[in-house]
Amino acid sequence: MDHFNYRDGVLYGEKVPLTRIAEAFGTPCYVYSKATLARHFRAYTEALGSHPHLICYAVKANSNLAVLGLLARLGAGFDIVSVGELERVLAAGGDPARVVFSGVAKQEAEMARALEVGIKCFNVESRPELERLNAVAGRLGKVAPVSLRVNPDVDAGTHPYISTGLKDNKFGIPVDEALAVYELAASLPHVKVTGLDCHIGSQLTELAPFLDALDRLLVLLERLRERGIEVEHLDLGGGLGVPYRDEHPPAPFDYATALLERLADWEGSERLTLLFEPGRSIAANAGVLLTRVEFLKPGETKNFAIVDAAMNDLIRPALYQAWQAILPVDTRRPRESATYDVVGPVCETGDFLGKERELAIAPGDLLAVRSAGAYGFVMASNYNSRPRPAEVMVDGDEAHLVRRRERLEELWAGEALLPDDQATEGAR
Ligand SMILES: Cc1ncc(COP(=O)(O)O)c(C=O)c1O
Ligand SMILES: N[C@@H](CCCC[NH3+])C(=O)O
Repeated sequence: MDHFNYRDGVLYGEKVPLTRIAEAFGTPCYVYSKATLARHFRAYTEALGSHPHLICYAVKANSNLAVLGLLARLGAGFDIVSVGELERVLAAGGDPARVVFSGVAKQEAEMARALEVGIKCFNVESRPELERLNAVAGRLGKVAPVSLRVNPDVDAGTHPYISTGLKDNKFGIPVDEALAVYELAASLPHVKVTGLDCHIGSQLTELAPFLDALDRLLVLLERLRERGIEVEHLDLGGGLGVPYRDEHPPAPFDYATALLERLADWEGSERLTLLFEPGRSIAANAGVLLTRVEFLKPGETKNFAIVDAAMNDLIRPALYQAWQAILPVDTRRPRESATYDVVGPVCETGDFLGKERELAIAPGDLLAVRSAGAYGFVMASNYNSRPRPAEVMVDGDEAHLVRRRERLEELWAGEALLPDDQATEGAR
C-alpha cells in the first residue's frame, strides 16, 4: 500500500495530481510520498513495540536530505557505508550516536571522521579492518565501538547480484572464523565489542533465511558468552523485500514477531537491543519516477515507447532485469492500447524501463514507474551527459522540490582542458 492512487482517472501522489508535478518541475522527475515513508518506518517501530530496538535506515536506498531529515525526526538511526553518507545524515540533522557504519573497506579518514562525531558502532567486516580501526582509534585517543559482521552462509534466495550472506560473497566474516576475530577484538585496546551484525541480502520475500541466520548468530552468541564476551545489540541488517509485481514479502510485523519468538528462549534476550537496517522496505514503494512519452515507434517485431527517462535515471531494469510497474498518469483521454517496450534515449540496447507492457498511450503522455523510491535516484548517473533528474516530495496537498534538476554546466564542473588546449582556446 502506498499513497500513489488514481482519482477520477488521474494518478496522484497523496493529494497532488502527478500531472501538476510534471508541469511544475518537468520530467523525468522522482516523486516521493512523505506519508508513505513515515508509515513504512513506523511499521518497524510498532512491530518491535517495547523490545529495545533501533531502526537504522539504510541511507544507500535513498539518501535525499528530505528523506533523511524526515526519518531523523521520526527517531530513526542510520546505516551508512561511506563518509559521504555520514555527512548527509549530519546535514539532515540525524543523530550520530544512532549511526552504524557498514561496508567492506572503510578508509582511515572515514573511520576517523566517524570516531570524531561519535557514531554508535562500526560493523567490521574483516580482521584487517578491525586492526586498521584499532590503529586509527588509538591515534585519536578513542575507543571504537564494534560489531562484527558475520557471514552466516545462508541462501537468501534472492537475485545473485544482491545476495550477500553466502560463503562466496565478499561481505562479512565467515561464521566459523568469527569467534577468533571476536577474541582478537576483545584483546585490542582501542576497540570495544558492543554488537553482532549480519545482513544476508536484499529483496527477501521469505522469513526462513532470516530465521536461519538468527539461529546461527545465536549459536555464536552462546560461544561468545562462554568466553566472557557479551554484546549489547544484535543487528540483523536490512533485506526485507517489497511487492514490485506479485511478490508477497512478510510485513515488518510478521518478521519482528517471528524473530522475537525465536529469541524468547535465549537468556537475556529482553536486554538485547535489536537493530535493523531496512532500506528498500521503507523507500521503494514511497516513490515513483515520472517520465513523458517522446515518441511511439512501431516496429516489425515489437513497438517501442520512447520516454524521456532512461537507464541513467533508473538502472534497476537494465542491471537486474528488475520489473517495475509502469502506469499512465492521466487515463481520461481515449487511447488505443498496444504492447510496448518502454525505452529511454540512451545509446544502449539495454536501456529499458520495462518490456512488453500493455499501455494505452500517445506521445506527450506521462507515465509513472512505480516502486522507484529505493535504489532509484541514488544509482542515477550522467551517462550520455544527461543531467540527473529532479526530486520532489509530496506532503498532503503540497509538493516540495527536494532536489532541483541538475544543470548542464554542472556536468563538466571540476573538469579541465589540457594546458595546450587552454592556450588555443584563449588565442581564438
Ligand atoms: C549492510 C547493509 N545493510 C542494509 C542494507 C539495506 O538493504 P535493503 O534495502 O534490502 O533493506 C544493505 C543493502 O542490501 C546492506 O548492504
Ligand atoms: N541496488 C539493489 C540492491 C542492492 C542492495 C545494497 N546492498 C537494487 O536495486 O535492488
